[in-house]
Amino acid sequence: MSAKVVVSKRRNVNRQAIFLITLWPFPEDFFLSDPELKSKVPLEYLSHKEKYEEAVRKACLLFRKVIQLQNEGKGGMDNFREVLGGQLGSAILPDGNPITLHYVMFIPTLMGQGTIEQQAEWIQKAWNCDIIGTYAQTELGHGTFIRGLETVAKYDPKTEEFVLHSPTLTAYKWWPGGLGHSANYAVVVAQLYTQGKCHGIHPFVVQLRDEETHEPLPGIKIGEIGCKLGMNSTNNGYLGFDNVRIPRNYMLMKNSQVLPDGTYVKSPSSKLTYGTMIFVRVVLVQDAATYLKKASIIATRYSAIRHQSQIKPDQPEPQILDYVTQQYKLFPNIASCFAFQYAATWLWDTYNNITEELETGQLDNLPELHATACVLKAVSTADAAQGVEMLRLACGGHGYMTASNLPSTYGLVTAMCTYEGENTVLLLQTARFLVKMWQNKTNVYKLPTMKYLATALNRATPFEKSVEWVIAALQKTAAGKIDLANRHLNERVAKGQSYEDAWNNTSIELVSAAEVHGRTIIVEQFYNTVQGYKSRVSKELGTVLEQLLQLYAVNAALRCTGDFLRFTEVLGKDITVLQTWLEELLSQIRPNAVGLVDSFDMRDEILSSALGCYDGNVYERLFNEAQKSPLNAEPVNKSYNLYLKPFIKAQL
Ligand SMILES: CCCCCCC/C=C/C(=O)SCCNC(=O)CCNC(=O)[C@H](O)C(C)(C)COP(=O)(O)OP(=O)(O)OC[C@H]1O[C@@H](n2cnc3c(N)ncnc32)[C@H](O)[C@@H]1OP(=O)(O)O
Ligand SMILES: Cc1cc2nc3c(=O)[nH]c(=O)nc-3n(C[C@H](O)[C@H](O)[C@H](O)COP(=O)(O)OP(=O)(O)OC[C@H]3O[C@@H](n4cnc5c(N)ncnc54)[C@H](O)[C@@H]3O)c2cc1C
Repeated sequence: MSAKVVVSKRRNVNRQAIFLITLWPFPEDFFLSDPELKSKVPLEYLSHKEKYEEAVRKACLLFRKVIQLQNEGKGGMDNFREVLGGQLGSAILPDGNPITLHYVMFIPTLMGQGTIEQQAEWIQKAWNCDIIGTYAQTELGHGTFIRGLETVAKYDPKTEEFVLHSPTLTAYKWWPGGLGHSANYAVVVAQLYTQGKCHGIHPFVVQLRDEETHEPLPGIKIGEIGCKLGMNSTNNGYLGFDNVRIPRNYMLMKNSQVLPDGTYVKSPSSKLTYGTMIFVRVVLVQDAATYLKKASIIATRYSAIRHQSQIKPDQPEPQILDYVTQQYKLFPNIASCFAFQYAATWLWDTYNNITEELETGQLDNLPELHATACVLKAVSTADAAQGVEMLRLACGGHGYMTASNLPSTYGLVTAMCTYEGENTVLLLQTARFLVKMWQNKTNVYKLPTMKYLATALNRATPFEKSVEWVIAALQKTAAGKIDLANRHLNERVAKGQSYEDAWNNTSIELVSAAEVHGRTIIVEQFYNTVQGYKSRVSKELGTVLEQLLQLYAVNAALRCTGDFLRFTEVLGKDITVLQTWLEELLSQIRPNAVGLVDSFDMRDEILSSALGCYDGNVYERLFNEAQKSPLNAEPVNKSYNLYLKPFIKAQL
């Protein structure tokens, strides 16, 4: 990954706003210049079935090109990351990629849960796309509570096979991407039974369709789940088993095993089964940043083009970018793009370091990684979804146009709040670990993301207008909220509630405490990154990065004013200082706003937006897009003579 310097020479930027961002040396042109990767007809005018068929066509061409690059020695995983991610991937397949799960979950699960022998058996086939897989865990009746999954895999020692069965309709797998008509294999998560005992959920490789004809195999009931809010070409499917037999070695046995005679060999930790979910949650923080960048570029450029109303009666209509309320909608989201990008980079490095430890059997850091992946996925996706919607609203009616690409971007980003662990559920997972650390602080100083819990509660944090104060105040607030929630837990238990009931009755506080903890991590990573850059970039860039950091921090503080007043020494007058600080920052960032979003370096073909185009010709593009509506192919639609005319005549 080589750093590239992107120079944006827009007029209203301090001459050169040089934003040092690390760009993958990724050959975008190789994909974007391929006419076969462009749709002849805008997707919004295709049927549900046509959308899927067009997506499969493009997805196959896309991955064929990636494999070609790989065979030519021009990049590897980075290229897959680009075509699967929220930038190029969602530009070429805005309604979702029906093969994503093959790369994002099927192959990673084979690698993470398969023995060396199983990896040798399956991974080359998967990389060659001799087989196409998905990850089938969620069922019609269960998504969150995976210990409650109903699909069963019963071991038959006589034939050394597992028999997979869906005992109820709610046991049908429901949601897996690509499952409907694309994948011919799946990792299926099922309750393992052997020698009459249930050993909980385990991953199994199951062939779903004939590798030649693609016909569903005997005992496999499979199809697509239907239209959704968005991602309608992801081919999310359903899957039911009617006593389907698979060989014993189709159980992925890296962590636990079933021997030929049916003996069950326990995993060193049941948590290792959950590994794939951590990986995707880590990846999703980057995608949250990417989707928010896309919407920020569109809305900020449009706000520089759109003139509306008057600030002063005797002056021409200003750019809407000059309204402070518009700046308040745009600029904190731009700052969040940087915050989530830096958090994603740090989390990715942390994940890779701890995954290497797991390979050596060292599990110590897994709980903190799980808790951190949960909270950063939850906070970044929720903020990104809220931010994209805010940016759409900031564009008025034209933000509601499909041609703006904001509705589609919202459909993609909001789904992230649900999949890979619904956000509330994940925040509660983080709260579970925070409370555990709070109740036994002896080792908390060993945890990079939580060591502040050891001292924050009793540390004086007199107000000052600085990012350092915001971080200290967030830490003190998080510690205060965890402490209070823990006390309420204990009070409820003391009054006779079970711990589980006490936990449920305290869960609103617990979710809130986890969220503040997450924001603490994000601000701190942003701060550390900017400190690291300052000595390496121009004075102008350092100033702009500092402004963005301050804006992100003060906005995070203003979201917490109630809790700051409860848990820190801050006073009402200090909140007024924060508000004024925010307004000063909006004004300071205004001259660089367009340069900042230009630094995200997303081409028009990636933005796919009539509002976000680099040349600013918004109105011509909107009008040209309207001509693509099939309704405009003829001046009078047939419904006039069929329905409207008779209706009108009947009223006369
Ligand atoms: C380009 C990107 C495209 C992405 C496309 C993605 C498409 C979407 C795919 C999917 O959605 S796949 C399905 C995702 N489903 C989920 O994430 C399910 C969410 N639910 C869970 O993870 C678990 O049910 C739970 C909520 C964590 C509860 O787990 P459990 O029932 O086991 O109970 P607990 O007692 O809470 O946990 C037990 C123990 O295990 C630890 N733990 C839980 N999860 C993990 C994990 N992933 N990794 C490590 N450890 C984990 C938990 O902390 C507990 O530990 P202790 O406190 O007992 O020590
Ligand atoms: C676009 C998309 C793609 C997906 N792709 C896949 C895939 O490829 N493979 C796959 O296996 N799954 C996939 N999923 C399924 C996804 O993982 C589940 O939707 C998710 O785990 C939530 O489970 P659920 O939908 O059953 O909601 P439930 O678990 O029923 O939860 C519903 C609501 O109940 C509340 N709730 C549930 N449990 C708790 C709790 N413990 N505490 C507090 N509140 C709670 C929350 O408000 C939650 O939103 C996908 C989902 C979507 C939307």
